[in-house]
Amino acid sequence: MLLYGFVYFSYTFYWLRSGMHDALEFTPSVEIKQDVNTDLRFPEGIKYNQPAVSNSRPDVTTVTPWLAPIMWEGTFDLSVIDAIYLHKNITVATTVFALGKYVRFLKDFLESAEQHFMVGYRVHYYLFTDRPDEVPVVTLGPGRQLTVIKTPSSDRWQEITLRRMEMIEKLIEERLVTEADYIFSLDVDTKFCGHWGSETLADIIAVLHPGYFGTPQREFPYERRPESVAFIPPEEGDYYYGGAVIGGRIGYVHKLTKTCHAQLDVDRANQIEVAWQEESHLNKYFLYNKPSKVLSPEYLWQDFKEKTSNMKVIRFSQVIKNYAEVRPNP
Ligand SMILES: CC(=O)N[C@H]1[C@@H](OP(=O)(O)OP(=O)(O)OC[C@H]2O[C@@H](n3ccc(=O)[nH]c3=O)[C@H](O)[C@@H]2O)O[C@H](CO)[C@H](O)[C@@H]1O
Ligand SMILES: [Mn+2]
Repeated sequence: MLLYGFVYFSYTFYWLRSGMHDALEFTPSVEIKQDVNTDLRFPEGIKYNQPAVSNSRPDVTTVTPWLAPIMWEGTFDLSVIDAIYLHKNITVATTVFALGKYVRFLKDFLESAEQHFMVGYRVHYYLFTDRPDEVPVVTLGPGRQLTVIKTPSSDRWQEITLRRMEMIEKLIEERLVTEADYIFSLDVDTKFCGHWGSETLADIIAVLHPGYFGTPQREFPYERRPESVAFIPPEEGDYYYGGAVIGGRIGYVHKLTKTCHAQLDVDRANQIEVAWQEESHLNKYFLYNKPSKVLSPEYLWQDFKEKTSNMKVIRFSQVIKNYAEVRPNP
């Protein structure tokens, strides 16, 4: 049991640059000990509805071309998933950054997370902030805890958002390898408004950005300059993923953050700042490292958007903010 969930980091780092738009590659990826976390052991004696043999959501795609499920309300039976995961005794690390004036979003974020996010599971929030005195006191449910990590801010919001990759990478190396099994990294200018639970657990998850669901790939706001490592040509790309949600098992997310961090460094050395900071690199990463589960826009909505008919439930949504007022620079 000591080795339960233990992650070995054994990276060899090399370049794969046959063309300008190849992403950096780390190989072999993190070696993860196969353990009780990944089997789908189901306890005896639990009754549930017989699985349907027709698609319960004909209005939306519920599976990617590489056969990863796309999570929509009505496609899963939570009682079945919880029966599998509740007895595994897992810890879910949740990183959130609240630098500068973004501390104001913490109260709603944390209070709503306590109501809706991974309820029944052990959750450990790791809160990065330069203003520990302004962290609100929020009563946490049983088995849930919060660690404040004092972090210097920056006078550029672009720097704050992209540096999350490096900070998550380090946090995983220094603490999460022994403290957690899964991790989610979430934007703080958000609120939970519906259930978000064990159905989101997977090796590596990505979320469909609500602004580009159904958009032709050539119109995705990918980085389009070939000089950038994040470059994606107009005829490539599966979906446009949002940078506000990343998650998965510790080792997989470590590989993701380490790769994106390295790619951001290469661009920086070449004096290129990509269109959407770490989100552009994340999209490049997922083009060549497909997510094993994809969250529908139910898991990342935007308050200003009119609810569409395929949205049976909104679970997590970006609140309306005055960009000029909350960010340190335009
Ligand atoms: C919905 C969505 O997918 N949002 C993404 C989008 O814009 P957003 O407008 O959502 O970016 P944002 O201003 O919310 O910044 C991302 C996150 O960085 C942190 N932060 C940012 C600025 C600051 O002064 N203090 C601070 O703490 C905070 O946790 C915030 O939630 O593009 C960004 C990169 O350009 C990120 O990829 C966001 O995740
Ligand atoms: Mn945001």
